[in-house]
Amino acid sequence: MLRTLCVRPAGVQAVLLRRWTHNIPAIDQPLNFINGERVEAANTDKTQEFELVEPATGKVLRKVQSAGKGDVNRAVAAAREAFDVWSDMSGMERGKLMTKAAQIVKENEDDFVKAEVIDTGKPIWEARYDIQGCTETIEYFAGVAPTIMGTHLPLPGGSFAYTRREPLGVCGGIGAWNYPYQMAAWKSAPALACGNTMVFKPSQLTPITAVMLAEAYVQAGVPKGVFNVIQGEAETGTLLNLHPDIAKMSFTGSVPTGAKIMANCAKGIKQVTLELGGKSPLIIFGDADLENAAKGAILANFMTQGQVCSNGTRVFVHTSVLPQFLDILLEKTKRMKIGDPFQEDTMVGATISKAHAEKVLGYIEIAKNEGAEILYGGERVIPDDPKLAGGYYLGPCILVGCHDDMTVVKEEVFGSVMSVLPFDTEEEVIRRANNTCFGLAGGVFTKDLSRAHKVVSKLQAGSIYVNNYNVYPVGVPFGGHKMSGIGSENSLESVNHYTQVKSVYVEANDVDCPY
Ligand SMILES: NC(=O)C1=CN([C@@H]2O[C@H](COP(=O)(O)OP(=O)(O)OC[C@H]3O[C@@H](n4cnc5c(N)ncnc54)[C@H](O)[C@@H]3O)[C@@H](O)[C@H]2O)C=CC1
Ligand SMILES: NCCCC(=O)O
Repeated sequence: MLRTLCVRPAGVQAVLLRRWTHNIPAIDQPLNFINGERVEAANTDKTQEFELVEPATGKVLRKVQSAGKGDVNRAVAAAREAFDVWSDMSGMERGKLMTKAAQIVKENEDDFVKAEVIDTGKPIWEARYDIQGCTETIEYFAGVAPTIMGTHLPLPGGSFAYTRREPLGVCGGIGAWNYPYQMAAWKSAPALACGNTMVFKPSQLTPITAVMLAEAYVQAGVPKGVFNVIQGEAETGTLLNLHPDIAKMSFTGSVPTGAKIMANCAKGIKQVTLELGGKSPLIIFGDADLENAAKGAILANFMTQGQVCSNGTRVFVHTSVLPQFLDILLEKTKRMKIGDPFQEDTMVGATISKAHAEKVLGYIEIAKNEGAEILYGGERVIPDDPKLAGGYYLGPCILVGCHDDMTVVKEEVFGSVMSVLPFDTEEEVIRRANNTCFGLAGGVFTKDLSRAHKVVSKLQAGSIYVNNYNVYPVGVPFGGHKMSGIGSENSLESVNHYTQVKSVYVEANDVDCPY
């Protein structure tokens, strides 16, 4: 089903990742990537370091230096200088270089996959799927690059106007930790295709694959400085956000941080794209194929240890099929193997950190106190392999007996916790589904497609799945409504978010004017 290639072209950073060791070149080298090379942060003292912890084992792999003000300035200056060259190239030239970068990632796919597993703790088959899918994103936008164009408007008397769709300049990107390579690819590919350059800050929890992507771009011939990576926490992100030469911010993360980024962008009248949190509904009608619906509910809740923004964590099930649905769901969830993320048959890897695992377990505790019943899971699992004893493995949790005003049903948990909520009528379930400040995604399982489309039209969310869940083809826009965000990633829509329109009026006659 999924390919693995591991052919390294000469000159590419040989990243021979070994499991469970600290001796990993891709990790041990400097992780800031400025103007075409890995560099140590220059003006950093000990207080500006953070620890890189491997979720699968809980081991500290290394300390990483945060980029300080001087480093952020250097990265933005490199991107500013590269902008003149990059934006002057034809879309065809940019597209060819991006296609080559995608090819280099494919040739080194195994290394990218291993690095992503080490960083995130997610099962290796999921990491492989992410790397492959998001490399397609780079290929897609490489194809889009030569097609970006303006319009022509004929005006009376032979005059005319035309529009140019121009890049914005240096764009800032900030990512979350659940899909580190995806965030770097989803942001850099459209930005670069449109002629922008970028400074990207991955989450401090998952710093590695963004740097590997930066190396692939340079190896492909993308000019130095076009894509830079800086490491750090909130302070570094704020420095990037506030830098006067940053024209636009593209952010993926939590609502509170998104609000800060937007407020900072307002100070400089900068454009902003926000991909934020969610508490999405998945609606299973009485006529649904229950086998598919149960698979959909698992895709909507338990991938990447439940740490997926678009998850459909409020699973509304029609009362007529609730017992049958729960039987199928339970049987499938019990079969999910928990443990070593490097084993191909593992379905549940490690939660990102001890602190996050405790937060997830805390939500389950609150749910129990508020009257929910645990049908399955919801506890810490310690794998037999002693190497994994320090990792935080949680059993995927199915909660029943839930109601809409429980904390776990209202707030984003960002972990493997599914709340099952019975419903009786279509009108009732639409009202309850929309009763949230979020609007990222939603799902409908039914064989009645006219009902499906009617419900889709009423759901307040940016992505709705009919008879499936959590798939992200690159040609389809992805973005949130309400407090889940602003703007879209992927698809031709994102070209609008990485370009600005210039209108040009051309007069064919004498100036018609009383002066
Ligand atoms: N809609 C989407 O596409 C996605 C949304 N998310 C959301 O992200 C959240 C989890 O990710 P986290 O990394 O914990 O979110 P977070 O908001 O804590 O951090 C996200 C990124 O922002 C940086 N950051 C933190 N404070 C900052 C500040 N004041 N200024 C600039 N940068 C700052 C962090 O270092 C990190 O790189 C969840 O709420 C989840 O729903 C996660 C993935 C995808
Ligand atoms: N960024 C959208 C895909 C899902 C996620 O990242 O959580």
